[in-house]
Amino acid sequence: MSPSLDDIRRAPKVLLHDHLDGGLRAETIVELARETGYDRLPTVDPDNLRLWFQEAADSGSLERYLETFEHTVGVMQTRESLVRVAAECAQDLAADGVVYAEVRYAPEQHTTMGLSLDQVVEAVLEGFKLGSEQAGGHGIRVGTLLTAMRHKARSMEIAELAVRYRDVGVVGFDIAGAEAGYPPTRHLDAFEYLQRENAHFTIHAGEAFGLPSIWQAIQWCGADRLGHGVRIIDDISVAGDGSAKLGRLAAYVRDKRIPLEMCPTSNLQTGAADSIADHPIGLLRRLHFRVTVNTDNRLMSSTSVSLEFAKLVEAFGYGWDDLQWFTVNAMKSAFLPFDERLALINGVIKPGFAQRKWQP
Ligand SMILES: O=c1[nH]cnc2c1ncn2[C@H]1C[C@H](O)[C@@H](CO)O1
Ligand SMILES: [Zn+2]
Repeated sequence: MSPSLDDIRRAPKVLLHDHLDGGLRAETIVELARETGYDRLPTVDPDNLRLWFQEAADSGSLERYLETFEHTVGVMQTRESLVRVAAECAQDLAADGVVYAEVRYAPEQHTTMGLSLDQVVEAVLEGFKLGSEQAGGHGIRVGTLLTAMRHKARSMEIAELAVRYRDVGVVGFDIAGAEAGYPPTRHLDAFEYLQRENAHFTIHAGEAFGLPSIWQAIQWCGADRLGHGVRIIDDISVAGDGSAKLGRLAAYVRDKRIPLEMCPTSNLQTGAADSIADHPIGLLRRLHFRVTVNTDNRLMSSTSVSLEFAKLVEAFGYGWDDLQWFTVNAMKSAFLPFDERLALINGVIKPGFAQRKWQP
């Protein structure tokens, strides 16, 4: 029997790539807009607003997809709103059965009403703590990644912020935003600083731009993981008999077990893939790249980890072993100490999947 959406929801899952400002509840956006005086929402009806985000993000272009964040970032400018959004994020992920999540956002985008970068980080950490304490189910642990916007010039400052808060819930760093024209090497000083500090980072690469972006992220910047990385497929050729030949970069990514934070539905919306069945995740899983499955932006893609899994089950016929493999891959790739990753794999993930597999 293939796993149903309900069964998948009950399995313990791990999420490595989820944007805080891409996962707000529509009702919350409307309420926060009223409370904080934000008057630019396209509609104040939560159902229509939810639909608006989905449709506006469904453009086939990353640049247009990113324009929708104006409204979520617009209502996340006060301490109270950041605490609330982060708390609800932890609750929503826990309700979906996520046991460990790394949620990212760009602190520099939340200072227009006077908050300092430190105040932004502290508000979000407080929200995650509150939301995790209130969450039921398997329980959830949330780590934060601080993102710098790749078209701006504050990456060094944000990298320093990530290091400053590393012992209280910030587990890593990332760069995001429009990819074409903004190569990761623009932020080389930040990445070199993080390496000297023994800190972890991932880089959005190979989503809206191809192999050069992935190559720079890994070989110039030293990324631990790749956000998306779908275009690694451009370095793999598949023969008529299904056998695959890997170019040097694809071989390096696979040999070094570099985790790919894949976000199938998001990729359909930004034009990186045409359908789930055509998504490179099918081939990459078959070739044993270290693939993980993620949401990217739950609001814009109207999705959850469980729903992403369910779509993959439908498109590729995956069973519980595949879903467990993705989950263990994600846990192995988390920016947590090794012993804590192992404890979650052996104490939570494997027993949780065993229960789902053997339940009649
Ligand atoms: O998929 C994405 N690619 C590049 N940038 C993204 C993606 N999803 C969200 N972002 C941007 C918009 C957000 O405001 C920012 C921080 O979360 O990251
Ligand atoms: Zn992303």
